[in-house]
Amino acid sequence: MVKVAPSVLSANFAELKKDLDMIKACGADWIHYDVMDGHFVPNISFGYSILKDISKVTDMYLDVHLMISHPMKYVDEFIKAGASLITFHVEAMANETSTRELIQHIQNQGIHVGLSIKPTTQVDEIEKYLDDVDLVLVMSVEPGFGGQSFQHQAIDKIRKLHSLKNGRHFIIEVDGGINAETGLLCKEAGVDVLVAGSYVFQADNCQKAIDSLK
Ligand SMILES: O=C(CO)[C@H](O)[C@H](O)COP(=O)(O)O
Repeated sequence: MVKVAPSVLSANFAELKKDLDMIKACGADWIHYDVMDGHFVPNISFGYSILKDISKVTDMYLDVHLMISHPMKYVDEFIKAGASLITFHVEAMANETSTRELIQHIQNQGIHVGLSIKPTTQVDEIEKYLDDVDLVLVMSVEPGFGGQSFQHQAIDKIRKLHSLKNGRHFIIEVDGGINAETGLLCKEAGVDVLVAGSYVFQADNCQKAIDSLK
């Protein structure tokens, strides 16, 4: 069954603990934590100090998505703050050597590592890393803001990644504009984890929303 990872970007930060408890009770599998730096993406969200506080009040798997330039510079802070998985963007890296170094660096700390692609980046560009990562995150919106519409080219990318699994251990996650309808298309294409922000946090009944994704 597909996992559901609500994005705390859409939570009410004045009631964060309450919202985290609510999504857990509603059947969420992971917490998706979107880090934005105002440089790699045109928005600023939150950093590692809030992650540290979250990790103290939840036992859920913390899926950290770094939408930042120079991820190597900050990654250790997110690991210390309790990340279970750190996903960074291939587009933020200067070259293959630095990408491989960062994958290795994260794995050496004993946590999972993911690689993400923006809507304009093709799967071919990350194929060489697929033996080494635990997760590939397909962005189905231009990263930066919640509440955008799903971009359908993500479906072909998921299908292609699924066909490239071939005994490799990585799983596929999709993020942006996910609801019951787009989530179903992604599941049919072979996705393993659905990230959903507004669909879960703005639902009248978050359990129904999560059940509809599963
Ligand atoms: O990474 C993101 C934006 O960069 C968000 O996680 C994503 O957009 C989820 O929000 P929604 O489900 O409302 O589209």
